[in-house]
Amino acid sequence: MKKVVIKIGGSVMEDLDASFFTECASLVNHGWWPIIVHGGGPSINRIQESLGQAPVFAKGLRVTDDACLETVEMVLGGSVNKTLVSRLQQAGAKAVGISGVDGPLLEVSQKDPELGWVGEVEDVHTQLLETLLAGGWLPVVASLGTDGCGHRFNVNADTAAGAIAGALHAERLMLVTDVPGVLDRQGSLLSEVTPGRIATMVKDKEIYGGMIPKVKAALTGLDYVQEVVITDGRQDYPFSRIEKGIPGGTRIVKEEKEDGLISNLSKK
Ligand SMILES: Nc1ncnc2c1ncn2[C@@H]1O[C@H](COP(=O)(O)OP(=O)(O)O)[C@@H](O)[C@H]1O
Ligand SMILES: CC(=O)N[C@@H](CCC(=O)OP(=O)(O)O)C(=O)O
Repeated sequence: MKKVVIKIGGSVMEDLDASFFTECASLVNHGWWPIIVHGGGPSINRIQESLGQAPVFAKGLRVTDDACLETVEMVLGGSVNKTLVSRLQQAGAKAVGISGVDGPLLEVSQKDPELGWVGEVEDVHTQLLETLLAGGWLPVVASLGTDGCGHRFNVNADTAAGAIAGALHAERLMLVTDVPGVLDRQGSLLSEVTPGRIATMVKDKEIYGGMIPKVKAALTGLDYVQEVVITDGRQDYPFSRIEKGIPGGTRIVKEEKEDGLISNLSKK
């Protein structure tokens, strides 16, 4: 069985219709083991605001003090995780919700004291995921981590998904979001981007905000994952479109592949 890590962004979560979850659930019948990793930034903002906590971000990451960590755990590990698990169960999957703290799956260290309880992934222990997959379960992972000394951390969900996909040597990492993929300044979809193009686009601020951790996660995964795709979860059937080779989303490809394989092929 091939492994596909599917990261569901908070931006698009509430707009995904039942067919998205039916497709996730049916991947097992087509030789794929799906592993869902999810964020939930907008839901955390909403609950923080309702509790009188102002969401604060630095370098694109949520500044996470004690009170904020409690909210993040409650939202990501609680309502968001359970909503996704039950939607997948309704679609026929044997979904089970965990967080990176369980196992522990995600071993982290503090990224930067100024960010508080924000974790940087140090290690991914895949045993729990492998056990669940072998038992026919569909794991749904909330992006939390632990340092193994009793401290729990908030982890960016794109980063968590990239690290998990890399550690599992997954065939595919799909970052599902609210845009068709990486767009250029004119708003046109780029069907492929290389690390070099990404670096230029970030420098020129053509890639900004929430797309930055996504492309970084894609680049992290690229050494171990065969294919990384950023795609819109609201399009019809994002998985089967890609499976059938129908262009959908943006593929992140290594420079060598583009310079070597693709140009060689185009010469034939
Ligand atoms: N070059 C780009 N192409 C597409 N989207 C981009 C680009 N640069 C920045 N973005 C922004 O990134 C957003 C997706 O990131 P984010 O809101 O964090 O989503 P998610 O919750 O799915 O992780 C898009 O909605 C868009 O506003
Ligand atoms: C450290 C950090 O910023 N963590 C993120 C975790 C959730 C996330 O990444 O959600 P999206 O996928 O919806 O962006 C946060 O607190 O918003």
